[in-house]
Amino acid sequence: MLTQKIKAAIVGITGYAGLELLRLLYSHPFIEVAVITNTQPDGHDISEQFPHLSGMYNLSPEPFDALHIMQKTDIVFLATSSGISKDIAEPFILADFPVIDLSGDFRLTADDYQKWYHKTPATPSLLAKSQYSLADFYDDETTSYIANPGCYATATLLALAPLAQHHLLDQNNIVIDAKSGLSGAGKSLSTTSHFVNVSDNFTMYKPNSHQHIPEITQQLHIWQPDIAHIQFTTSLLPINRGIFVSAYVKLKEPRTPQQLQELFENTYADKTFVRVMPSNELPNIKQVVGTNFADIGLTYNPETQFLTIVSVIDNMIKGAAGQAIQNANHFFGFPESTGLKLIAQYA
Ligand SMILES: NC(=O)C1=CN([C@@H]2O[C@H](COP(=O)(O)OP(=O)(O)OC[C@H]3O[C@@H](n4cnc5c(N)ncnc54)[C@H](OP(=O)(O)O)[C@@H]3O)[C@@H](O)[C@H]2O)C=CC1
Ligand SMILES: CC(=O)N[C@@H](CCC(=O)OP(=O)(O)O)C(=O)O
Repeated sequence: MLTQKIKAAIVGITGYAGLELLRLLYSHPFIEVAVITNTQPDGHDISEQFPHLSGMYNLSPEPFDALHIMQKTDIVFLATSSGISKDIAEPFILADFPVIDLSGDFRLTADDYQKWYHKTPATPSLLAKSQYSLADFYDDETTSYIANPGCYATATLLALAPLAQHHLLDQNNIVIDAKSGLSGAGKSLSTTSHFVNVSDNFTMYKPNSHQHIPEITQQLHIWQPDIAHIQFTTSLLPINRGIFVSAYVKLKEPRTPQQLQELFENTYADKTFVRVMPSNELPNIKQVVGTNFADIGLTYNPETQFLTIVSVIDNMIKGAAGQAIQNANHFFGFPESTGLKLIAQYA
């Protein structure tokens, strides 16, 4: 039994993911938040800027200082915009200090990062120290730097894992139609994320150019080496939270709907946070919002021979802060559901 809690730092506390980490870690029995940082600390308690935190914490954002974080805490969550952690991670990596990076900076090869994020990548020696970790398939890590998966990538990979791991996907027929609530875009306002453009509307964006395409392809390729491409689009749902992924795939070898259902059920039988729906039932977003669950359902069309897989998650929890805590739980050897036993609000 731990006599003292693990101390955590959150960098990027003023963003949606940082605030979600702070909210979830409040209930974690073994991890407590000791340091929070933002770019413009004013010395005031965090609750002055975010009144929903009144009376919950006694913390003020500090300027980012890697040495201070390493002296005061045991793990750091980097909840920073893309393009930041690649520049601030070095001291942690050199000291082998535990990091869970929620951004996309350490998920890809240098070439892919440059191509899809249009930014200068971290140096190869730093990239080599990071480990991409889809938490439900956590492998005993050999590194302290964990690249937490992206939100769309999480929902998509969990939808395809049972098939790819058994080399069953027809590599030329993997079509993903993914939709996200607006909190996935972070707090910065843009024309496309303006209320008037999102409310009562539905828009596809970044067709064939979304930065999660290489992340998904890279992991699918590890599971099923002949996969090199996916067809992937993203759209904005006029809701705050939630991702709904529809995957349309063909199989290399015929399988009955019952065999497919069993394959999914067997793959996820011991995975706390992935729930497979009963045969021919498909999940909806509301059943997972506010939780760390990914709910998955499938339906097969014998005429077109397309299998449709629906996967839903809360982008802020399973797609970001919740999965980050799940990864931290694995890292420290806590039961993976510690601090994450959440039930959807539903109504
Ligand atoms: N929102 C989501 O659903 C998901 C987000 N993610 C990833 O998590 C990360 C955070 O996302 P999200 O919270 O939505 O983003 P936000 O835009 O809401 O917040 C970004 C945070 O990064 C901080 N930041 C920006 N520039 C710097 C800098 N130069 N140095 C230090 N901190 C900086 C901001 O601080 P300040 O306020 O002081 O500017 C802010 O706290 C991103 O990389 C995102 O891609 C991943 C999966 C899902
Ligand atoms: C709705 C919305 O805009 N979502 C964001 C998700 C961004 C994200 O999570 O970024 P990284 O994983 O690349 O860090 C997007 O589509 O770009």
